[in-house]
Amino acid sequence: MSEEKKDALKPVVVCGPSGVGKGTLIDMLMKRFPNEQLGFSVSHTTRPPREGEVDGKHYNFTTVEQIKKDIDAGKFIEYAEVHGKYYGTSIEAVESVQKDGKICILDIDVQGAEKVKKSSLEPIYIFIAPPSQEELEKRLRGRGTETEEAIKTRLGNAAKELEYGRNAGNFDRIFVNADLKATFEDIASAFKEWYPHLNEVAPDDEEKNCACVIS
Ligand SMILES: Nc1ncnc2c1ncn2[C@@H]1O[C@H](COP(=O)(O)OP(=O)(O)OP(=O)(O)O)[C@@H](O)[C@H]1O
Repeated sequence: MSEEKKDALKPVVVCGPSGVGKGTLIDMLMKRFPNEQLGFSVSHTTRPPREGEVDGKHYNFTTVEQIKKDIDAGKFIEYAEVHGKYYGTSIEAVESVQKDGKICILDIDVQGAEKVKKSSLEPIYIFIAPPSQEELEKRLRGRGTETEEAIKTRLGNAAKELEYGRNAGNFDRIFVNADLKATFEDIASAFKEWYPHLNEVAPDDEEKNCACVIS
């Protein structure tokens, strides 16, 4: 891929504490810039494929031996071992989205972002911050997906993550997600500035098409 094309399609690392609204904002971006202009990388896993799952599409299926080798060789941006099965995102998987002409969105934590910095990827780094710790706690509780213990762990991690996020130079842009609609419009404007080629759906059509997006 030419340097020019690579630059025009830099991946975007979206970072921020759990519950701050990353997933919500990414969903909204996908609707504003539709038709696979933005994409996600295909994760690797060592668990066996389920019926209908296609290698390279749903997951890149691999073995424990191979993934361990690849992790040691620094080929992974992030990985986790869950009940003896590995899951992870490889640098190559992200680059392959870029090669397909899409902007790859990486929703990762601070540790993941630090790893990306050591890799050959040259993404745009954005950090989503909550307006306050209290509001973050409210959102995490309001989502109703976590146990009390998980909420406490996430809030504990959030303090460190926020410190890292606010540190000058760690991110290209910081967005404080107070009002969801306003934050989203700020991010969408930044995308248009970074990627002038993107085709967007008018906000009115977006709301007509998907009343579910904006709560
Ligand atoms: N600006 C906002 N104002 C109020 N609520 C919001 C705002 N942004 C997001 N939310 C709500 O906060 C909750 C957490 O958002 P979301 O799941 O997108 O967070 P996340 O950063 O992706 O979390 P995780 O990293 O745990 O996946 C959701 O219920 C979402 O609807």
